[in-house]
Amino acid sequence: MGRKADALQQKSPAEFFADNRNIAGFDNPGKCLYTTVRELVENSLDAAEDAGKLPEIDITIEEISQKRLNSIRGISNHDRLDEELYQDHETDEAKKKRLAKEAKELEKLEKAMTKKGEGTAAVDAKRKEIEARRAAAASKATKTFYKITVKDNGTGMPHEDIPGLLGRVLSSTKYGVKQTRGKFGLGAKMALIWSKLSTGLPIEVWSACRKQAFVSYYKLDIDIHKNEPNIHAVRQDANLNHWQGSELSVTILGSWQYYRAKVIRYLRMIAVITPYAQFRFAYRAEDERNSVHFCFVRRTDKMPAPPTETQHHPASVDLELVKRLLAATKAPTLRAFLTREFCNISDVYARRLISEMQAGVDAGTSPRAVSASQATRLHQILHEAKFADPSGSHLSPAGEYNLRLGITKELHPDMVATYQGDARVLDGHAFVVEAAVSVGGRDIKPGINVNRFANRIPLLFEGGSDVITRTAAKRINWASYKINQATDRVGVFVSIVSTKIPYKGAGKEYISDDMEALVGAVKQAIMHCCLQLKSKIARKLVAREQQARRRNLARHVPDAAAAVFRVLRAMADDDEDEDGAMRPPGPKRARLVAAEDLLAPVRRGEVVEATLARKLTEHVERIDTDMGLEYQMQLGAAAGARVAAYLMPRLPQHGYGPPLASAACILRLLQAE
Ligand SMILES: Nc1ncnc2c1ncn2[C@@H]1O[C@H](COP(=O)(O)OP(=O)(O)OP(=O)(O)O)[C@@H](O)[C@H]1O
Repeated sequence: MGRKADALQQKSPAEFFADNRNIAGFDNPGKCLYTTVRELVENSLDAAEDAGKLPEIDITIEEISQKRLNSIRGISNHDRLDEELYQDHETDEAKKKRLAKEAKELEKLEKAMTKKGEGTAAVDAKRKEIEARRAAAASKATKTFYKITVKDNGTGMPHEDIPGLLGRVLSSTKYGVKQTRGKFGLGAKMALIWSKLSTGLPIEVWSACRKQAFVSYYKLDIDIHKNEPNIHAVRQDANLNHWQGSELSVTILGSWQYYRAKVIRYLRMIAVITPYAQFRFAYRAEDERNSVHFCFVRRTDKMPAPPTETQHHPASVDLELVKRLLAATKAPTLRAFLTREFCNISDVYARRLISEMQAGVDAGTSPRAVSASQATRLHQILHEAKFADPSGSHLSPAGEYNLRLGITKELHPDMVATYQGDARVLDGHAFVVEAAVSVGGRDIKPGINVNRFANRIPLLFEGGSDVITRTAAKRINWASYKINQATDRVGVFVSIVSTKIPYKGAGKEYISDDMEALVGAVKQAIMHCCLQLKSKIARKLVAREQQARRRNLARHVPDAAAAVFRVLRAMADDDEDEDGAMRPPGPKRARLVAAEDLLAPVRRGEVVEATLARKLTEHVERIDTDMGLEYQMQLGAAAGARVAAYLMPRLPQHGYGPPLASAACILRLLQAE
């Protein structure tokens, strides 16, 4: 008899996430490759920062063909017996049609090129495109697998905790109220689940904690049904090099071809937000010619102060959490419970809250003796009473210095402005928004290019719905900052850090746009950067106009000099009679008295056309410099282009004279107040 359709069933968390992989960013093979790299790299960064070390992270993706995977798994490779069974099989008819179509495409292009008299580069490009199309069609049927290995110099994992941490979905050391990249206890396990589903190969782990005499080695996978680790091999090897850190290696089905650009962009962006980390990346293809390796070099030793764990803010707790905290606390009394488990509750305030509860408890009541209804009342009072906002001192933003450095090192922009906002609060969790806006630079398209970061990880997907993208696109009047949002190459970098980032979904791909406090903070941060850029851009525009004007005037100098010289020459000739003697001045010539001084040198050959051209050029340049200086003076005084420098007068009688002006700057000494 078949099972009733609506019979009660239960799923383990591992089963749930195996069935709904897209929730965690494991949508298709390409995305799985990207998310696996991302999850492992973020764990490594968290671990290195936790250990207080400048992160050193090695990432390797090794291409493994189906054939090689089969031999790793001990499955023999089979030759095809029935070609027609396979997805990549092409009937003779279809093949004929395709070849004819391709030949036609090439012929058409060749004809067009010969007509234009151009070379064969475009034809070669087309030929390559056809070959790539064919290879892509073939690779749809022949799957490619990848061994992803990430090694770090982080805290390492205690030997006996490794199976639980990596083989049980929803297990983490990061569930506390602390700013960390990881939060859900899911990422590494999703990679493991995907490897189990796609290749069946277990994960391999090497790890050593500080001063540990051995290196732990585990080969494990996950029992998806039970949500339990399944250990294939375990041992402890001597730690001869005193190594500290972790190395995880997982083999999955993926698609480098389609997600190559995303993986590289991710690494580039993570290098921007963590310029104090070093990332070495290698892609090892089966065909060595397709291998890639590069390194994002560390640019600073200045690591942001590490985030610290804080207590729950009273406004952030739900009823279940209140009950859980009451059950788990070591505090002997309700008063101590409130002051220890929550931030911003002083001893006096705790007593006042307990009296206000009017629920048959007092300051000395044991938390374990608090009944369900008393806990409900406590939860109610915590949400009704006033509390100071969390300070944000436990957070660790990248810092304007790091942000600027990261952007400068990776993108080389023409100008960049940064800003870090004050801590604000969302649902009882403090958050800080920092931003940078750059103009120009390497590999930047015209328009507004938004780069999003949350708890110092880049977010590359679902940008359209994200608070940062939408704010940059809709809530900033770029033109008012002299930025042309269609043609200028603008980079917008916004980083949000918090003990709880309000991600939409466990894939940590975007932050929704419906939280007023967040929208306000993001908008303010971007606007602050734009304001700093505005005066720089205005100065640049003026300089550009000046240059154009100078170029325009200079273009006319030869013609003007020739024309003026012709007139002078004619006047000089006119003044002499046939014998070379001077004629008396007539009324017509009286009007040109200003030119009279020049006639004699012209006659003597001391002033020639080139002399006039040189003088005109000098004049154009002088006028231009004067105007530029005058503008800089006005701008300096009005728009804050001044830089304060403090000089001690040598003696009291040394005064502060008029400004010293040069073509490059104006130096004006002012008496400090
Ligand atoms: N490279 C590593 N070094 C040290 N500990 C690690 C490393 N990788 C994973 N861990 C430990 O394993 C735990 C589980 O990692 P996992 O990626 O599954 O979840 P998470 O990082 O806690 O959260 P999220 O799912 O949000 O990424 C981590 O909390 C951490 O304690």
